[in-house]
Amino acid sequence: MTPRLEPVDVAAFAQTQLALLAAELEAEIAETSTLIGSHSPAGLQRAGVAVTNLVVNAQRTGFGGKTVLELGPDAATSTSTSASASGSADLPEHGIRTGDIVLVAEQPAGSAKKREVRELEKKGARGVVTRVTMAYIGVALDEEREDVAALTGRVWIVKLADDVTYRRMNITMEKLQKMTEAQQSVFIRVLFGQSTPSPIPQDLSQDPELAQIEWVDPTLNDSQKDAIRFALASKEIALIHGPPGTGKTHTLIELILQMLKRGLRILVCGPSNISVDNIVERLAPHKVPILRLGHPARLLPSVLSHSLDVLTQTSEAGAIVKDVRAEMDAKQASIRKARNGRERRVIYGDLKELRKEYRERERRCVRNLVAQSKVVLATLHGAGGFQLRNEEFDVVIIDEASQALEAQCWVPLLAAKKAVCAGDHLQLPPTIKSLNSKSSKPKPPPREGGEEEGGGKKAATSSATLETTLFDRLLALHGPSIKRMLTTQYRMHEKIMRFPSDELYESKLVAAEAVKARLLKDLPNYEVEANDDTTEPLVFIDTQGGDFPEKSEEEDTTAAASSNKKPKRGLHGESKSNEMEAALVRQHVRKLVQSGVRPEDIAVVTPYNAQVAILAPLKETFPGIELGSVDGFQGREKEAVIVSLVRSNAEGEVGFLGEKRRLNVAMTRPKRSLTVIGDSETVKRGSNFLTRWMEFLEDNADLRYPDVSSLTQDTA
Ligand SMILES: Nc1ncnc2c1ncn2[C@@H]1O[C@H](COP(=O)(O)OP(=O)(O)OP(=O)(O)O)[C@@H](O)[C@H]1O
Repeated sequence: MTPRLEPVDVAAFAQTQLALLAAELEAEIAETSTLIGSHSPAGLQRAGVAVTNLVVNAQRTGFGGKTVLELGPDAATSTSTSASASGSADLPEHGIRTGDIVLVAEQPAGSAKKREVRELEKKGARGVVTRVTMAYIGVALDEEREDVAALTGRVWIVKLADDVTYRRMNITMEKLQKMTEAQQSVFIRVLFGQSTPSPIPQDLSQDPELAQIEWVDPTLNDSQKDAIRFALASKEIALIHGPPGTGKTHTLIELILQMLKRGLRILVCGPSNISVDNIVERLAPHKVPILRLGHPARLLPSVLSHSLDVLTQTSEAGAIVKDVRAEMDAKQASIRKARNGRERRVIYGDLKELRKEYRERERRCVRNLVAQSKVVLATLHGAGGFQLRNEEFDVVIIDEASQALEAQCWVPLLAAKKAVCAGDHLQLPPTIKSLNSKSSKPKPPPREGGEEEGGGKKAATSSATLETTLFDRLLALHGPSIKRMLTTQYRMHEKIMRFPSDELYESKLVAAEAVKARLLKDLPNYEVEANDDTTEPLVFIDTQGGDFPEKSEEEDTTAAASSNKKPKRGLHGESKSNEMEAALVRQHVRKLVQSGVRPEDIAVVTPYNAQVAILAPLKETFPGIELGSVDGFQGREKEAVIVSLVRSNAEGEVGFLGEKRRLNVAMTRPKRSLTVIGDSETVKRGSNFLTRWMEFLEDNADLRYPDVSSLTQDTA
């Protein structure tokens, strides 16, 4: 029987969360400061956190009346090769994305290296990236800093820690903390274990009302139907546990439609824009009126027509907002023509007044739209915006709940009477920076929550780490009776599914008929030769024997120091790589492609960023192939996946490979072919789970021992 946790005091919980969030933000800020303080602007650009040599092309009024700058490449510095067909220059490769919090400032001279973030902030203005195109980056400036719009010279933007998300979480936790007992709803009491969830009948298929459900999609499988009945019947909380490929989102769509039929008002959230848009796209064909909150620039184009911004502009009330917007745009444009500081100040004064007016009108318009909506969708922290202030929902549905911080989930949950959370706590939780920042020395696996490693102790204090998600905590609090698991998976060949199912999902997963025997050679849209690589779903290339040693980035640092170069902490931290193993990866990819498999149907994943970097040239040789970290590939799938485990050392150290949730993600991405490349001798020693995995592969996979001499050509 699962041990249950004691009830949690709401105020104490909130207080702990506030402290943990503060530490997390501090870690993020420290990481940013170190990076900015120790690299040149050009170096930061290479690291993907800055874009240099920009000029302000234009400025206009954006959502919320904010000033939006359009930053394009400075013609004086852009090379002719980067000029696009239209004659205007393209931006260089960069890592700035919509939604990033950035600083826009006059560009410091390349030589002035040592920089304090605080000083930079004094000189520039903070903002949110609202749009990224080939030609320009749009940044909506924080209020009261429109004077930066007078930036006439060369500017750069640099990514800062995202404190906006933290602010929303803080506000939410402060609300929880201040709540008196009388203010705590039954829902809140249940979520903190002070009440037990209201009982519901064991067998819901016998329930007179729920037995009669008219399914919008009658092809749902039994575990999906059961999960939906359960989520409809539960009074306070229901968890839908969706292992890889089991149709979690598919199930949520039907659940939303069923709830709508029952007249319920629903708020649907997920941790990322993409998770929310995924639901909007799949709900839209059902012609239900939906409202998507969030900045239009961050939404998928197909979702835009449901966005609040667009609806505001197209609705009747929106017309009044438009007038003020035009007036503001004209003012913005006139700033550049102002002859002196005094004239500019007058314009800023006018703009401030107009902005107030604009906001007032926009808010009224938004309130009306929101009040009329039966299904509202937003990211978790987006649910904390002014648009939903004082709005109540019958149900809050959270998708990918196991990938969100609990404090983030509470942003929408404060508006709820009941919650349905979908996720898989056996895949990776959200990334926590404060876990790793205390020491720069390698540690036991940072996320190990299981029985095997030194990190296992953490479970005892799990109620006080950010890493414990709401999903985990509720399961520990109330046990499995508050959850239903989806058990038919529609992704993997049966043989690929077997190990994760047996180890992590109580052997309950069943491969759907359509997928259980699919092989690469049967790919439907093109011809693939039948050979050893395309008829075998599970291949293990075992590099044991010591010929494939790992390398850590720290060794590079030492090399740099001895050659009198300034030692620098690698941009991949203490990451590991393995050259010889990379050569095996290349060899295997080549064989697959020679058999006819298209590169776009192949992905290479590895836990280590340094290994991703070594493998990067693969993308030039095989355009279309996907290459990335395991963590970044969560939620994705491919026909063929090659997993490079990297670790190979005499000590049997496996680092964060010891985290079974990470391995679970790695091994459950493929549909038809999984190739694992690694040193079984090293990996086996990492944990009981790893020992069992290696043994499973030895017994069940097509086992291959590589010939080192065959690699000379690939390592060259
Ligand atoms: N009842 C069903 N019958 C047939 N196919 C289904 C069924 N349920 C889901 N699928 C298919 O399974 C695939 C995965 O579904 P979906 O995208 O909803 O999964 P998910 O669980 O949200 O994904 P992930 O594993 O990435 O979390 C989709 O191609 C979907 O069409």
